[in-house]
Amino acid sequence: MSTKIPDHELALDHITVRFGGLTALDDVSLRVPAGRIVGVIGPNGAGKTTLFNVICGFVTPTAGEITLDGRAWRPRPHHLNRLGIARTLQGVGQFSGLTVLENVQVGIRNRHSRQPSERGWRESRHSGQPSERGEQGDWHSGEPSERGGQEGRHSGQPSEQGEHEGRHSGQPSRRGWRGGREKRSEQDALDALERCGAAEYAYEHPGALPYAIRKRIELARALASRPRILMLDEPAGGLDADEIQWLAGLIRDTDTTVLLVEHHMDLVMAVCDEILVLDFGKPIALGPPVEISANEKVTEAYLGAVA
Ligand SMILES: Nc1ncnc2c1ncn2[C@@H]1O[C@H](COP(=O)(O)OP(=O)(O)OP(=O)(O)O)[C@@H](O)[C@H]1O
Repeated sequence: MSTKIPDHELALDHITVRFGGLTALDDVSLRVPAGRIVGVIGPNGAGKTTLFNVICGFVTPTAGEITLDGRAWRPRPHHLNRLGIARTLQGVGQFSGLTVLENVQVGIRNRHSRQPSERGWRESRHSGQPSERGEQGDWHSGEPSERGGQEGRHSGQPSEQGEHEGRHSGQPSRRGWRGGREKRSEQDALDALERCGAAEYAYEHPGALPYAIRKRIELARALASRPRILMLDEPAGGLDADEIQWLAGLIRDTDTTVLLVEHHMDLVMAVCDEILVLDFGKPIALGPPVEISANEKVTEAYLGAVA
């Protein structure tokens, strides 16, 4: 068996997406190496969100291939969390009926259920072969506990009851295990909120909070799942200069692979290792920030967009 670690964590090869007569992506290829921060920029309508939607499985490409860890991959939205891929939304798609903490916990539930598969995945990464078994195994064995989840949800506190049951029998009961898991998920959610500067809002409802705080919550939700690939869709939208500076630090400090779609050029140039520029669905430049900012085609595309 080969011990070669794949060169690229995520790769898109010759991706084309057509919506009827409109070509939203036209032969786009991109390598996203593990641990790198890769930006995708371009004027409005260039195809950035479509590219994210392809990686998330919301849009099926008309042509082209996607590989994850060197192996052909067909993305499906409901598998992303288990595969360690998290995405923030352009807006702030939070559940208004849940508290901030509960919203962040939603991002965690599948992580706790993916432990067996995660191990399978990591082992397979080292062997250069993603483990299909691991990927599917947790689907059957590790479903998040709705019951355990709800126990915590109603009270805003993790269930103590489950843990007591486990203690009396001398064996952690299934409910006790769930209660413990719920507690861990609450602590992980609080940690993520703390990291994003939003822990003080944990027990409030997101609908009542300022937009900039909700953006932080959205980030916390994605980070709480401890993704290996973090996809940020316009995370700086609606933030002021100080908040954007804070965001740049946070992105740089993540130890994950990051894919960033963003209009705020200062942020993109400050954090990205490499940038792909799209214009009308076509890739017009790919390279480090210093090259991209000096690229005439890129300047023309942006000038054309504002003309
Ligand atoms: N589901 C769809 N059906 C038809 N056309 C679509 C669909 N999704 C996107 N498009 C079109 O594809 C093109 C690329 O859109 P996309 O949203 O990917 O661009 P973008 O670069 O993300 O733009 P923005 O910066 O404004 O968010 C646009 O012309 C858009 O109208």
